[in-house]
Amino acid sequence: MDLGNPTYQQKERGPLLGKGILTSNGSLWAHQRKIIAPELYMDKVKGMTHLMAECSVMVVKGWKSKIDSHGGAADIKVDDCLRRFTRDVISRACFGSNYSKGEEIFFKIRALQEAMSKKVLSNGFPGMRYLPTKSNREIWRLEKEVRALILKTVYETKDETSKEDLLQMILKGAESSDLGPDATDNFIVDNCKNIYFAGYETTAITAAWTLFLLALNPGWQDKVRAEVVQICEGKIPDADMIRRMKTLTMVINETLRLYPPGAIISREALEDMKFGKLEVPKGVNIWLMPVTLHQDPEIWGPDAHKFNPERFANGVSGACKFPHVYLPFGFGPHTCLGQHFALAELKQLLALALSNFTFSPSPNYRHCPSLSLIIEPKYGVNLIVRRL
Ligand code: HEM
Repeated sequence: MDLGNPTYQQKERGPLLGKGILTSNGSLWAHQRKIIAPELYMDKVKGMTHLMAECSVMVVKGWKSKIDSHGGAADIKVDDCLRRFTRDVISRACFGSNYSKGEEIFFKIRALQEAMSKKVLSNGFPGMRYLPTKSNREIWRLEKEVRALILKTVYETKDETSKEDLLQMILKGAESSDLGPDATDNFIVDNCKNIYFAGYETTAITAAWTLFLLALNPGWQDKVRAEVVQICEGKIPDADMIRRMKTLTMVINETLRLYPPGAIISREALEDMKFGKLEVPKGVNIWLMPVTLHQDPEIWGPDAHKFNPERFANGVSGACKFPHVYLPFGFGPHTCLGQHFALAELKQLLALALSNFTFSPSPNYRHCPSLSLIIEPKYGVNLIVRRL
């Protein structure tokens, strides 16, 4: 099969993300998207609600025991727990019952990311990455271990027909496209890393900002809680209950407007082009910054900087003058493949959290949204959490 140029095999693969869906272009990207997209459609996500619920229950249990051991109210760095939660969800979704191996893999990917970010800071000389320096050797070792672990886990369970986890589905898609053994393995390894990067921190940080904004706006916190309690009637939310949580959806939309985790959306000009009055030569990257578009008073009105979920009462199209500039999940053919997954996960967790606890601001919180790969709270999100 022709994968275009560059092909999966020819193009050099970076250690962190390789040439997975997030980092590829043209026909190689289109091929990967075709295989991965159906696995994250709404009907597939509905089937994952139970695993999201199991992970949410674990967060609630953890917070309850912390609160009880602190005499009724605990100052909790919620983003740490939420990172554990989304890592757990994505491990279960990708690896099914082998999720504990998935967690091990993701710890190593995290270590690889840290090793690489140290290196980026320490030098940027061309060719340095090929020299056997201490940090390069660590990166190479981790890369090898991650690859071996992913492939071992995926192939070990390949013949168990009952397995329907995300990576098994991706493996089947890759195998049926005649990529050849090496390219199939690269496809699996790179996309496993890509899905982890795309889906883990973005969702955890969104959940943390949502709880933070609800802590600052107790009126909205009460409103969402009332909705959740009324819909769930004390049960763990299922896919249908989640779908009916309109106020919670408005709150999440507003959080993603004020704090979109994706700091930059970039597109490369594949040929010389004109963009309005701007000449854009082939090969140039254009960057869009959603956070500036999301807070422009010209587009959102004079309260553009304020938390006001009411603006989303009639959906995104009713919320502003130009709905297409609301870009928390990007736009066009590259739009986020995991948005249904992320929203289901967020609603599941937030619904359970709000029906068990109240959240208020902590004196230990320092407000410092900072720009790394995503926009994240530099000093974390501390909140005072009490049992209801
Ligand atoms: C609140 C959580 C999330 C946010 C805010 C978010 C945001 C984004 C953004 C801004 C993009 C770039 C879109 C573009 O270039 O137009 C993207 C791409 C992507 N996201 Fe997400 N994402 C989230 C969660 C997830 C999850 C949970 C997954 C997987 C389970 C995921 C998988 C992907 C993939 C595979 C792409 C690449 C799509 C492509 O290039 O074709 N995301 N996401």
